[in-house]
Amino acid sequence: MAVEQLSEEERDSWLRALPKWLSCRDGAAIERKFEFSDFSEAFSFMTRVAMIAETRDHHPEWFNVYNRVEITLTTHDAGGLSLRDVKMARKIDALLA
Ligand SMILES: C[C@H](O)[C@H](O)[C@H]1CNC2=NC(N)=NC(=O)C2=N1
Repeated sequence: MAVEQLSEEERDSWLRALPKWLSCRDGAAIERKFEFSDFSEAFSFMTRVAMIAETRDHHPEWFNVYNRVEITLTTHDAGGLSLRDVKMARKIDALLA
């Protein structure tokens, strides 16, 4: 599916509204690190993220060790950051609000 990459200006302006997400991979992705009280909390969060990912057909790159989860969002079909990543980041943030 063709998805538009965000321009630098669009990216900067969207990221201002997502202060917990950091730009990485030369602007092609965003990442956020999470820490939970234990593995059960971390994995429960990951399960909820996985359900959102399936619903949206947009999947995170992630890493988990015990109570830590690191999520990187990028749009493979666009070869960089797209609005799909921004929307996904918002959904993930809302899980913890
Ligand atoms: C065929 C399927 O719709 C695509 O491969 C979807 C699946 N999940 C995806 N996830 C992410 N992060 N980027 C994509 O481009 C993407 N594409």
